[in-house]
This record gives sequence, structure tokens and C-alpha cells, in this order.
Amino acid sequence: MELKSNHTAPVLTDPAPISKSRLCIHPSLLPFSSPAFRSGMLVTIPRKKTGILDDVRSSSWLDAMKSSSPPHKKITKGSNAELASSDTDAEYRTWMLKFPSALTSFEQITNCAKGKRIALFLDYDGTLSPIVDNPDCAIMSEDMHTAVSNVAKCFPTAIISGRSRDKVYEFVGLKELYYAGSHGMDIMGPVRQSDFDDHLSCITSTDQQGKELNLFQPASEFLPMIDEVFRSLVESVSEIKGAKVENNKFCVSVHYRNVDEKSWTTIAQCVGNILKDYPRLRLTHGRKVLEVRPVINWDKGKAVEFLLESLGLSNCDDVLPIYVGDDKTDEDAFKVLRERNQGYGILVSSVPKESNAFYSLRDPSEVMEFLKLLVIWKSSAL
Ligand SMILES: O=P(O)(O)OC[C@H]1O[C@H](O[C@H]2O[C@H](CO)[C@@H](O)[C@H](O)[C@H]2O)[C@H](O)[C@@H](O)[C@@H]1O
Repeated sequence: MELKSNHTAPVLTDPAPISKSRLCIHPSLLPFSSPAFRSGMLVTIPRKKTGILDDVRSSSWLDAMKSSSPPHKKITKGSNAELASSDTDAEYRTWMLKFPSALTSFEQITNCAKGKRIALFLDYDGTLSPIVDNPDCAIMSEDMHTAVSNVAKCFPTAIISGRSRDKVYEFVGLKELYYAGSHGMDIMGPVRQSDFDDHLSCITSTDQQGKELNLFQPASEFLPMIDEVFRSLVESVSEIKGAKVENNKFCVSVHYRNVDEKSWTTIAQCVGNILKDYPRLRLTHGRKVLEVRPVINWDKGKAVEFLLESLGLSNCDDVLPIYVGDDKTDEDAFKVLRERNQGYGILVSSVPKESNAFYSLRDPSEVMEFLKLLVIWKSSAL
């Protein structure tokens, strides 16, 4: 894939600063039931003890940090290493009985897709690009770029990522896709009258090609808060070697992949210390990353529902949504598909994991094979 530094987003960039009258969140997005929140207006929440620091001190945080990503595979020689590896393989094969490979089950998937319209949702990191040490270098391979481009010509396709929408577009650069950044809190999707249109945070605009698109940013009022927290986090972890803070627009990632394990508690404390002053922000664990995000009732699962609705594919029996992702945040989307009893979640993992997905793929190269198979199947069905 050719990456240009002056790459411009295919779709409209963010609108001018949102006026005060728009500084509100639809009540359905709020997790609180207090009358102040129900009014949907921006309110000040009194500071309270969040328990974050207690959590940080407890071993559960550290455990979560340690188990958040499978370790890089090391090639070790010797009979013990070989035994361990055959144990791991056996464990994986047993796990696959519950989460069969989407490649070997491809016929089963397409049998179910016959006469249906597939809608494809793809996570980015760990799904389309392999996990790498430097988040700025997580570029898709040329082959993956072609595979995604081809599949998007066959089915409506969206990328739903924890990254900022602009960053994902910079990496992917395909105009034919829809993009949802910040774990679905920044969606650029098609325009359509839908149940979601009464959300005040939905804005219709046109892109550089004159195409009308809908920008949906349910957490827009959090922007100044996220910027402030981002700056505090950068300063707070600046002394920790290898720590990196990434501004994902409506959320912030604090990476510790390159931090010595001895300093993980310190990094957790830095984050906890800052978050205790922001009760409207919460923390989730990703792959060697702590993710700070607004406390609103919105996630990748809601983003899938929103996009299906915008695409005119909601409430139809002839639609088969497929979601492919590797991370904990993708579980929200898998869960939505399970609850709708519609379509399939496909977990990308090289190690056994509990999941709400139906199928599995081992790594991004298998994801690419799966996308290629979908294109072949679609062309042969024409
Ligand atoms: O929803 P996603 O598209 O999967 O984004 C989740 C996070 O992905 C990125 O971090 C992860 O990938 C990096 C590059 O391979 C890796 O260095 C890091 O350890 C992983 O956590 C991204 O940088 C984060 O901001 C996203 O939240």
C-alpha cells in the first residue's frame, strides 16, 4: 500500500466546532439514571472516590495487564520447548472445537449466506495488520490492502477501530469503506433516515467528491476532557522508558508493550492517579495498552447496529453481518450479533480465549485468506 504523508480523508473532515446547543448526549447513551443525566444536558458530576487507585494497587490490574496480549513467539530449541509447544498446539486444537476455523467452515458460512446480503465489519490492529511494537508502524501489507479493497467492492464494508478515524484512514486509504474510529464513537457512515437520527450528535455533510455522508460522534462533548487527559498522561508517563500515549480523539491509549515489566505498576498508578479526577472517564484493557474512554453507553457493538441501520440493513432477515476482530473491545460486537441471532463474529487469535464469537482465525494472514474466499464465492455466485 502506498502511504502518503499528505493523505487526506476521503470523507468530510470534522465539522466546525459544535455549538453549545449541540453539547449534549442523547439520554439513551448515558449509563446513569440520575435526572440530571436524563435531561441529556452537559452536567457536572461531583467528584467521588472511584476506587481506581485501589484497583491499581491490587494484583488484578497487573494480572489484566500481563494477560492482555499473547507474548511474541520465541523460537526456542530443546525437547522441553518442543513439549511445551505441542501442549499449546493440543490446547489450541481443543479450543477450535468450540471456535472452528472460519476457513475450514467456509462452506457452512456461505451456505448460510445464500440469498442473503453480507455486511462486513473489520477491526484494524491485530486483524488487518499484525501487532507490532510501534503503533505508528502498524501498516497493512500490500496484499491485505488489495484483499480489503476487493471485498469492499462485493459487500458493504466498515472498519471499526479503537484508533482515531483519521489514523485508520491514513493506514487503510480506501474510499469505498466506511470508517468508525475511537471504538465506534466517531462514525462516518451512509446517510439514511433511521432511529438513530434523533441523536443530536448526528451531522449530515458532503465529502470532497460531493457524496453525502453522516458523521456521528456521540461523545463529542468529551473532546476537551480527552485532550486535557491526553496532555496530563503524556507528562505523567514521560519518565517511564518505552511508555507511549496515543490520542485517539475520543479516547486515549497508554501503551506499555515496550515498558519493562517492573514498571507496569508505576504506569498503572500514573493512569489511576489522573483518572481519579475524571469520574466520567473509564479505563479498559487492550493488548498491552490501557484505554481511557468516556463513560457513555456506546461501544463497537452499538457501532455495528448503527451502521446496519444506516445501511438500511437493520430489521431484515436477509442480511448476514460478519464481524472480524481480535480484541476485548470486539467482544461487544460479537455479543450484539449473538443477541440478534444474526451473522457471525470471528475471533482472530493464536491462543485459546473465551469469546462471544462463533468462528476463529489464527492471525491477519488467515483473515486475508478469508476475505479472498469471500470475493471468490461472491464472484462465482453471480
Ligand atoms: O480496535 P483496534 O483497531 O484493534 O485498536 C486497538 C488499539 O490498537 C493499537 O494498539 C495495538 O496495536 C499496536 C500496533 O500493532 C500495538 O503496538 C499495541 O500494543 C496494541 O495495543 C492502537 O495503537 C491503539 O490506540 C488502539 O486502541
